[in-house]
Amino acid sequence: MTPVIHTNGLSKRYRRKLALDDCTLSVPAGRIVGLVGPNGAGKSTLLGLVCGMIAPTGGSIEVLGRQPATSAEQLARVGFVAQDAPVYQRLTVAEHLRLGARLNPRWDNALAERRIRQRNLDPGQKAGTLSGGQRAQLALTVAAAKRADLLLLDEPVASLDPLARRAFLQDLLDFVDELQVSVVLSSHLLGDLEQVCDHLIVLADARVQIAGDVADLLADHHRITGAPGETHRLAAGAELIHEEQTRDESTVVVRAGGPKPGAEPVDLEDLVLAYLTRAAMSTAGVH
Ligand SMILES: Nc1ncnc2c1ncn2[C@@H]1O[C@H](COP(=O)(O)OP(=O)(O)OP(=O)(O)O)[C@@H](O)[C@H]1O
Repeated sequence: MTPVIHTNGLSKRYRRKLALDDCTLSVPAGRIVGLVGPNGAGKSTLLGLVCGMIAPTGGSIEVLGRQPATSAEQLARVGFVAQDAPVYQRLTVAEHLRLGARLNPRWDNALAERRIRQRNLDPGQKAGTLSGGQRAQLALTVAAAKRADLLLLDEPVASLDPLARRAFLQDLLDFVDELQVSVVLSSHLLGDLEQVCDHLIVLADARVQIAGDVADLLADHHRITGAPGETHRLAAGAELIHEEQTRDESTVVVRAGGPKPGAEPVDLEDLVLAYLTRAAMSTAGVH
């Protein structure tokens, strides 16, 4: 099956700033992908390259088997909700749907109207007066009704309170199930990603630190705790990702093919933090 995103040595340079460097990825269809990384890691740049708003300065990218944004058909297959769920302030909710219908050849008006009803959005209300959560719901509705095959969401829940966030993510899961769409979701909120994502891309310093299906990544990584020195012996043959030491205890996160003696499982948050810390220490020159 054609990967939804396939990149090879993909790079983007803005004048002197390398925002994405030598990024090689293959995202299978049907995944909900969590795209994580610190501020300035290159997440929005990668999403911009995927939807074709940004042109690469190196390497190659294919989205749904084609170059991004090279035809009207290709544009219709990718939905993008930019950071802070932008909406047209002066247009009402209903006018957003009418505009969506005019601009999108695959527009599903029944779906859009059903979602607006289910979310209790007032069709006559101007989008500029909606709450942050309602605005996010409207933006997601417009993106869903486009009936895209790939949906890109750039920090869609950043401004939402915990309850609104949970509702938004549940809603996302429901309609991904209904529409069989692939999703890439960028977020700093690891707990939220753990709730919905089955594929992970960790970016730091413009580079992919780790990427893959969450189940495989969790099976491949372990935590070993012991006396300083002992953990390294137990981890022999495995790739050391990160080590934390107190005076009498050391904890290492390792990547190893098979189980290691005394190893415990890691969760998604441990895994992401281990890679982000390793990248931050490498940038700071700490080894
Ligand atoms: N148009 C631009 N011109 C110059 N530099 C840019 C431009 N857009 C992004 N950058 C730089 O590229 C790097 C990556 O930015 P990007 O917005 O992709 O990061 P991000 O991971 O989405 O960050 P955040 O989590 O803060 O939104 C940053 O250093 C940023 O300052």
